Amino acid sequence: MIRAHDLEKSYGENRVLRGVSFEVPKGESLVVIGGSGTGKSVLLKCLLGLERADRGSVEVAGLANPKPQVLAQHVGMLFQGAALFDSLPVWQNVAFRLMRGRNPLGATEAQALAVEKLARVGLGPETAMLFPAELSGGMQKRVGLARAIAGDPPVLFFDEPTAGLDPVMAAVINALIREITRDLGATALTITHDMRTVRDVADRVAKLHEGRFYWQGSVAEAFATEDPVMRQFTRGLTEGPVATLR
Ligand SMILES: Nc1ncnc2c1ncn2[C@@H]1O[C@H](COP(=O)(O)OP(=O)(O)OP(=O)(O)O)[C@@H](O)[C@H]1O
Repeated sequence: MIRAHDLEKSYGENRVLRGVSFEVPKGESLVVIGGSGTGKSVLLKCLLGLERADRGSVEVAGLANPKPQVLAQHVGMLFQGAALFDSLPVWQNVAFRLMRGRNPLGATEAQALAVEKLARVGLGPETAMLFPAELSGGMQKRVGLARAIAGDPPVLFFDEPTAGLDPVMAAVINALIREITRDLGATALTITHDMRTVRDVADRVAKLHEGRFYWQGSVAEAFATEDPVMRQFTRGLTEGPVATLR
């Protein structure tokens, strides 16, 4: 489960989060949408303990306001740029966390596990020995996904999973995210401004607007609602309640 209660976060005069409260029940996938600069990344950082909220509380995977190092043992995270270590071969990237900590896996076991997880995201065993620089952007995303699921975590976070991918690869990654999240029975939170990701991976949708969850509902409702802020966003309109610079 992922829960936030009354989260507030400001930078100087900039009140980014102004009381964000929500709950993602176990096994559900929530996609948080919002325009550039609305605070999606700040929200994610507060949930991951990478930023300290000024007010409010979070609970992730049964842990209240966890420290990032502790949380990392319980959640999987797919970063926007995949964030792989260039100096490590793919298999070590995938098994990175499992080779450290209290009960670290040995190299042989870790490599076997990495190969299994790579297969799950559609990459053959030959990929395991390659270095990140030898991979396309789409393959790097797949490796990032394999790393996120390496420890079979009960909670998964996805940060702009389709950023920088062509539409076909974006659809492939979205489909993998959906399948894998379901297979694991994981609770998932994704931040994006890609409406395709909303369609492909969400059970529920929340719109971050003016520092709060302005709107929440099902995918079907998100695309059908007559709410002017939602309509403007889901249809990508320049005209609407949210001012745009041109
Ligand atoms: N460390 C920081 N110091 C000061 N201001 C910050 C910091 N981090 C974020 N902000 C501000 O918080 C606001 C929200 O930023 P955030 O990166 O969360 O937006 P976003 O919704 O993720 O946008 P995008 O979709 O463009 O990535 C912005 O006004 C940004 O300038």
